[in-house]
Amino acid sequence: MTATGPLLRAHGLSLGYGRTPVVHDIDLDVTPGSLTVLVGANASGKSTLLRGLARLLAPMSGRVTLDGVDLGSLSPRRVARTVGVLPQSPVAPDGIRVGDLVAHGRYPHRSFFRGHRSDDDAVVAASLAATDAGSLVDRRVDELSGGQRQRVWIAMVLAQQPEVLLLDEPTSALDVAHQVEVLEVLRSEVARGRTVVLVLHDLTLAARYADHVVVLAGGRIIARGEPARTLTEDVVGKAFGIRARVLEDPDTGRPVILPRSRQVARGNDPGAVGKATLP
Ligand SMILES: Nc1ncnc2c1ncn2[C@@H]1O[C@H](COP(=O)(O)OP(=O)(O)OP(=O)(O)O)[C@@H](O)[C@H]1O
Repeated sequence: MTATGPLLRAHGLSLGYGRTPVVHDIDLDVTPGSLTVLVGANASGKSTLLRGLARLLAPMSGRVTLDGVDLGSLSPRRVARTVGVLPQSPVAPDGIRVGDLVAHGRYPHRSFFRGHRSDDDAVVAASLAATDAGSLVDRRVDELSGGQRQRVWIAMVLAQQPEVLLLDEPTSALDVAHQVEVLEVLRSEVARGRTVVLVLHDLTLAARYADHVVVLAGGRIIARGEPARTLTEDVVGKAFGIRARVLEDPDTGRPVILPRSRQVARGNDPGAVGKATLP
């Protein structure tokens, strides 16, 4: 693993909507050249944290820095060249075709002196191929299936060639083959020195592909680190209010998380571990 990319760092970061904080006092270093997965129950603050790291949401307190410089002080073009973001439910312009949407990913690289170039087309084609979406290039985005659309959006972020990719549930609509394919593509981006942060709900996939897992509950980080040390039965219980068995994948040594039964107390209170269980 290389460690040459920019360092994205949250310092005492609190985020929220209106006056209501939902993410509290987060300190987080995103290791350059690594893949970090944010996991946690619904409404635990994963998307909000990702938005804060992407400058889509201004801090209520604390700050986010890129190589030591406050993200808020950087130009939008500098941020767009460095950080690529895929929100949970992106909206495409009406009637846009796949090739044109993915080509939007190239805009941060253009300037008055550097218009469209043939290598932009090559990057767009390679990005579509990486997500198995090459055959969709002339289709309208609004006529695609949910999974096809999600792959096209991932291709757009790949075409941006950012050093840091922030992706909110990029595999939520994908069949299992395409989930693995997209996660392999993201691992190959990491092998090239890029930094990836994504939100995933599938804990076993998170454990298999992540270098670091960050577990959120109630807007706070309750555990972080390499998957085997982090996704323990205790942590999964605290975060999700379930009893789970954690086994070891004999091939990879990575954890495999098997949900067993729901506990009554649930994870948005980070101190809560359920006692009563449902049958
Ligand atoms: N635009 C918004 N305005 C007001 N409150 C919001 C907004 N977006 C999220 N929230 C609230 O912030 C809290 C955290 O939401 P967030 O989307 O960050 O959670 P999440 O962990 O990503 O959840 P999920 O797994 O359901 O996607 C929730 O209580 C949610 O209702």
